Amino acid sequence: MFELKWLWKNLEGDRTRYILALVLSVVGSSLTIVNPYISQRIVDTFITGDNAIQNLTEERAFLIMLCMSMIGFSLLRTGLAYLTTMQYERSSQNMLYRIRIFLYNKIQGQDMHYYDHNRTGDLMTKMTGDLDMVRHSMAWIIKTIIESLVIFIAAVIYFFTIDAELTLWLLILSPPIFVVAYIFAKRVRPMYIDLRERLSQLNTTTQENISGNRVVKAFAREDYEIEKFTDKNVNYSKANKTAALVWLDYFPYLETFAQAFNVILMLVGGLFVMNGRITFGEYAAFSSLIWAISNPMRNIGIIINDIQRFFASLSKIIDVYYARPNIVNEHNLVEKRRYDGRIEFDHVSFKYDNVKVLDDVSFKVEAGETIAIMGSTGSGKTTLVNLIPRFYDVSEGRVLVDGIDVRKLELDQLRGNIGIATQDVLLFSDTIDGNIAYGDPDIPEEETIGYARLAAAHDFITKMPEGYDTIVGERGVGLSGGQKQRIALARALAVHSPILILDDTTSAVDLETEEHIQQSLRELDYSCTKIIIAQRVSTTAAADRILILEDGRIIEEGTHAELLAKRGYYYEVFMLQNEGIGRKVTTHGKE
Ligand SMILES: Nc1ncnc2c1ncn2[C@@H]1O[C@H](COP(=O)(O)OP(=O)(O)OP(=O)(O)O)[C@@H](O)[C@H]1O
Repeated sequence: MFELKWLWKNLEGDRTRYILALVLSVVGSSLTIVNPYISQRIVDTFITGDNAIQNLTEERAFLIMLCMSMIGFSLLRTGLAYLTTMQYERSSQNMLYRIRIFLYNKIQGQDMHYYDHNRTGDLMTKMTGDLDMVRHSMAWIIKTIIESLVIFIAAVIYFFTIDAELTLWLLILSPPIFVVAYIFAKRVRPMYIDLRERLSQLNTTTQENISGNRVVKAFAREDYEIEKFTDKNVNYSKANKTAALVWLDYFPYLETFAQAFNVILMLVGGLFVMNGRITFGEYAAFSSLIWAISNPMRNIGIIINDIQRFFASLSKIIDVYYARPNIVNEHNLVEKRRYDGRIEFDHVSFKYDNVKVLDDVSFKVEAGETIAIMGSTGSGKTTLVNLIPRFYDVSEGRVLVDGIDVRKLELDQLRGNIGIATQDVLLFSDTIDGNIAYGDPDIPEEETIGYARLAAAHDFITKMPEGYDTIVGERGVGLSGGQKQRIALARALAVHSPILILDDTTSAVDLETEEHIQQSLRELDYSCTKIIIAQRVSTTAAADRILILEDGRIIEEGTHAELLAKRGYYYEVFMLQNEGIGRKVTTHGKE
């Protein structure tokens, strides 16, 4: 079976330990029959046998030896059980550790398309609950199955050596039990797949609710969110109950069969003792080991439940394990090279799934030039810049950097040559200094401060309680929108890259701060091609060229003055933004 082969593959490094655990399980469980055998000897020789009294006085040493052996075997079994559990634990924990690292790297290596189609809560469930379920199965469920099976077989063999007919009488119950268990397993499997899906939905809702708590509070939608969560919680709980109740449908049959073992033993075994077919000691051996046959039957439902959960979780993990990104980062070791920063879009079209978002876009940017991109919301600006670092690949045409198709460039190197401040600012729970130096943790502190100054962030940072060492919360909690944007800008500048992409990076800062930032960008101490998405004419005016995007097509292109002269979209935006604003951008692009 593919899933089990996969597990075997991932046990590499711990296979010997795992096999040792399996062998110890088999040995330890086989020893279960030793004590009932010794009890049988004690009963037959010293309690009920014809010469019991005589034996008791004459063979006392043998009795003591039998008693000591019972104690010895019990201790041996305990020791073996300890060792076995240890081997199962260590091999499964090691396997879990390796798979978790692999999956984490796998998820890290996925492209944007993957993240667009996979919910964070679902991925988190796979990385935690599903992996734990698989480990638990490897350590406990497989152990339980093996031990139950071995004890069952050992008991049956032992019973056969005592009396085959009585054993067959007992085994008569096994086929109906297996039929009931099979029907149960078939019925419950889809339920566990559904249960797993509902757990993932519950986690997704919880995760979204926690990360979006500000929006929830802002719109006073706590009740709605609680309702949504309750709904998912009820769904999950219902699915759990349904699966448990299905088990209860079968439980009475299995329990009755399990109890029937004792009844058969009492009736048939009792009769055989009376007939003298078996001794009382042999009856005692049957009686003390009957659990070895009835317990596995009794537990078969629980084991099936766990196996179904195990396969439901395993298949989810295997999905991630084998997910292949379309945009692959080979992490090839290539000599670090600083690009010139020339960019060209050559008849580029792009679709998200089947929806065309960019349509035949062509333009060129020379090294060191500044290009501004403007356009109505949803016109495709972010999508366009996302094609340069290959967050997505074009559907048609080519994106070239320094004259080479980006699909032919080493991805790490390409991205290492691009500094980017995204529209949706994300800061990590770290110090401000750590956030600015995220792309290059080795930059000296003076440089971090220098970039913070350029991004107009230094002043507000120094006013914070611990300056650059202030820890910002998850996603930058504790900072204003404009402050976050400025730290994100400093982070993009700090990588010193020949291509800088700023996606609406100054939309939340005041005009004066923006002016400071514009000035800094013009005076950067390294050569750099800048692509700036902006909605404000004050941002775009000084660019070497401005592209206007509408429904994924470039509808206007030129300098500030040229576009104003065209009296098209740009001119309208210019007029709208300058009317009633105290500060004007002139038709020459200067204030
Ligand atoms: N990950 C995605 N999956 C599917 N469709 C998307 C995705 N991202 C964006 N879109 C769609 O693509 C179109 C262009 O989006 P894009 O973000 O590029 O526009 P934009 O011009 O940057 O908008 P804005 O100015 O609002 O940021 C929109 O219709 C949007 O709904």
